[in-house]
Amino acid sequence: MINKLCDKIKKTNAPIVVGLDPMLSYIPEQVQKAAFDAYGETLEGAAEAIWQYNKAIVDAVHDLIPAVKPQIAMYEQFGIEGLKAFQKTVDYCREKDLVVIGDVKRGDIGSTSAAYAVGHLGKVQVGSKTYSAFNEDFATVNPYLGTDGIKPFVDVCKEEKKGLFILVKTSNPSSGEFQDQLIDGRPLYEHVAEKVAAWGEDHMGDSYSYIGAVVGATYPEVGKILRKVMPKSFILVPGYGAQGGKASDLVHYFNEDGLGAIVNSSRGIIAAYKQEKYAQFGPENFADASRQAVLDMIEDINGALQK
Ligand SMILES: O=C(O)c1cc(=O)[nH]c(=O)n1[C@@H]1O[C@H](COP(=O)(O)O)[C@@H](O)[C@H]1O
Repeated sequence: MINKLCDKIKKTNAPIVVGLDPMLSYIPEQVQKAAFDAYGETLEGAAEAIWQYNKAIVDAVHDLIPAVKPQIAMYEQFGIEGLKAFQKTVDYCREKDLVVIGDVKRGDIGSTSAAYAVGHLGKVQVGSKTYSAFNEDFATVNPYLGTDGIKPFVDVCKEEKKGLFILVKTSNPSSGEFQDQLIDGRPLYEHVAEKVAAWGEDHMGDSYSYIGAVVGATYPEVGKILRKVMPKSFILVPGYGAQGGKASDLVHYFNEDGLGAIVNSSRGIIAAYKQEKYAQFGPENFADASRQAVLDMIEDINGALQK
């Protein structure tokens, strides 16, 4: 999958990922109304609205991008119906040949991590049969429980040729509370980054490891340092756009081969029609607004990389 991700980035010339984080408040009235007319103002109605919204956006942007990142919390808040919409979204994006990064941020003790890994990336055994339940290509993982929480994910990834993005330095304002604490004179995120590089060494693709890292766009100085600590790890970079990360800040997250990082934008793309810049599209053409926002994001990032 890491090779597919690299190939797709080269083909699309777009080192970006569209975050499918569908809040009901982003979904245009007409999409909500159609879903509520069919299923009522119920969890099922909400899930239908999410699914129709995602499908329209994916249809509008899939040829421009290598990957999507559905964030499971946005679906899980609607219970089982929401999770069904998550599954439908994952399946649809895979049909469209997009790489799917399941933003599930899991991490637990060994046996529990193994179950999460099987459910999201692997195959679960039922009697004599096996099933891929959610079947994403990558998952985001929290490394705070240490090697025995991560190893079951790495084992499943090796079997399935799938990958991880492990939280190293997150984009949120208080990420430094723990992640920046100095241990032996170096911030905790550097220690975690060294582990990510080591975990990745025995699961390599052609040029990059299947074991990547998450480093927020909002801490560009940290990104510059961590790029060197994990030269073979792909970096998933959230925080561009809505959280304030700028393209010019992201140049050092990339390697000299032009690869090594993939920049996420969620609200900035899926709710583009709500921005003044894209107001001319109107809520009825929300998916066209998303397409234009993707084109603008690609131009912005590639422009910064070429400078
Ligand atoms: O793992 C992530 O994707 C993630 C890590 C991080 O440090 N910061 C962060 O914002 N994210 C996710 O990236 C997305 C950011 O969304 P926008 O701010 O709307 O672009 C959300 O799905 C977050 O959960």
